Amino acid sequence: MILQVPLSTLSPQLPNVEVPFDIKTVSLIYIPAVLLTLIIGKIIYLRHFHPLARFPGPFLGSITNFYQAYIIATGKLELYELEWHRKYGPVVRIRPNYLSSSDPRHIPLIYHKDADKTNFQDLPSFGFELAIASQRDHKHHAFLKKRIAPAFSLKVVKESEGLVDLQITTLLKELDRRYLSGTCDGKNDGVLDIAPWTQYLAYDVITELAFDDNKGFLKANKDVDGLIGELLKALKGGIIISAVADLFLEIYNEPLGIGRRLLNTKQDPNSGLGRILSFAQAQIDQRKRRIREGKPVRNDLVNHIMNLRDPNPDYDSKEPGPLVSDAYVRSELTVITFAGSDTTAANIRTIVLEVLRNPSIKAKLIAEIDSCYERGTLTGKIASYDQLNAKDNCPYLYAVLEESRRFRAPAPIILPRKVAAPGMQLPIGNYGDNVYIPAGADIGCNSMVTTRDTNFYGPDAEVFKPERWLESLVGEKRVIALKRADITFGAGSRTCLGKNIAWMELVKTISSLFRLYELDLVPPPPGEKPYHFENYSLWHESGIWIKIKRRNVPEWFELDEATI
Ligand code: HEM
Repeated sequence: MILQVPLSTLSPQLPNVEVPFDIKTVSLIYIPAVLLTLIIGKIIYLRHFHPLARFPGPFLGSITNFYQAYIIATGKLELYELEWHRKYGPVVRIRPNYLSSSDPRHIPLIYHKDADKTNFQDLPSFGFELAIASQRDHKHHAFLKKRIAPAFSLKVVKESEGLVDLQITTLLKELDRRYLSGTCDGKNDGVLDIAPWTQYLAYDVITELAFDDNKGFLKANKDVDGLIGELLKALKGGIIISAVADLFLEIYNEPLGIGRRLLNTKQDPNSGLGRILSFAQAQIDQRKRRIREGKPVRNDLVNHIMNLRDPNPDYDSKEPGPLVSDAYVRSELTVITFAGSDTTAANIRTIVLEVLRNPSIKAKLIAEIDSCYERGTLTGKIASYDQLNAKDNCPYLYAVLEESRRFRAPAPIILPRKVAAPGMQLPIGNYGDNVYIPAGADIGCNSMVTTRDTNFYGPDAEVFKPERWLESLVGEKRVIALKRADITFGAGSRTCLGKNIAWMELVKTISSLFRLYELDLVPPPPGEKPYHFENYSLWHESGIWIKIKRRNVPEWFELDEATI
């Protein structure tokens, strides 16, 4: 088809122009030309007129979110971010509307109590939009946090201490049975990859606490039902998609519902996340049945969450509102499972790996634990939380724990916040200068980056050094400053709810492991792979090959007697 464009009607001097208008020309020339113009226009806008245009950063990051999706997919996110900050300075534009800060001074300014989250967390495919961790709005989040926080209080956590002890006992006995005594598979050389065992422990603890029914990963010495692998796979996909959340959410929310079907967001009960959601629902049903039948139920995390109440719809009524929905309980329990297991497992791995890599640190840690046992300030095969927490009882153990999170944050990503009106000023350099961050921008810090700031941590920021946390060496003021700059458990009003649980599991596991076993790093056995790690917002790690040997300590009598 030929279109006659009568330019002569505009001016008699102009000829009529014939414009080809067939399908082929339209699809090969006009549509690409329009798209190219739109793309070039968008790039010009993003590079020169966007509110963040003046911030430095990687070119591709400034024009498309897909670049960040690609970077996350490499599994080396923190290395790219460190490199960008070395090249471009403390505030870097890593996506069109997203800044990364490497300066620990910015942490309290970005993560203040009224900061809203971004759409990073609310990808609907996960099916847990209702959970506290997914709430963007700080006011709604504050309401939910006040309501749920008592379920995570130290008092409630300590009531679960026996359950945590049982899982740690299982770990210690299984290691002995499988790798030393020769009673299982005849293996007695003490050589093992500790990486999967840290996951089995953390998942058994969390599923025991959150579902009242652990999966028995430790006893089976395997990822039962592929739950851990499936969950990590789902989170890996989720974190890559999160970089293009705007686009994802637009497709998902398009009014015809085609996007929802295309993205297949219905939970598949055979997928990792789907399995946990079904597991959670089964637990809720079982609890309700027991209550109906008048049978006793455990006063634990599940019980606390199931007994929360929504506000009474009759605003003036003094009556308590209805119990929270099953969907809400399911969401919280699911989030707790992934928020609390691989983080804690990664933390245990870092401690084992770094302590064993540094013989002088290992010697100091063991000397402190042994001296506590000799003085009787720690007792039993697994010391009690109160003993481990008593002030000044185990300062070096605590310093090792703090340094392990600084050195290798268990959640090695930026957890972004939305800058509210009228924007904010962030200090830059050492001469009182500020940089203005406009409202509407997303901004955040990756702990794997802020902890490498040599201005704040000194020239040895890259070194694993528990001594930097010892009050007796660096003074109280410095330790307070270090704690203020610590975002490994989150910051502001969003600080980790499971901190007490994680802390209890960590001090108990590390103190008993190093008391009962002599641990050493060894090369991978023939045919086995060496240490490998990738960052998909949680560490995917394998190949921490160690050799264990029983230490000659009396607590073994107790452990040998223990039943699991
Ligand atoms: C070493 C272990 C852990 C680390 C490093 C860790 C880290 C974090 C971080 C960084 C956040 C903030 C998320 C954000 O700002 O979006 C967070 C929040 C959270 N964590 Fe943990 N976590 C750990 C263990 C646990 C455990 C054991 C549980 C549960 C039993 C848990 C439950 C939660 C929950 C429910 C939130 C949401 C809090 C809120 O939105 O107010 N975490 N955690």
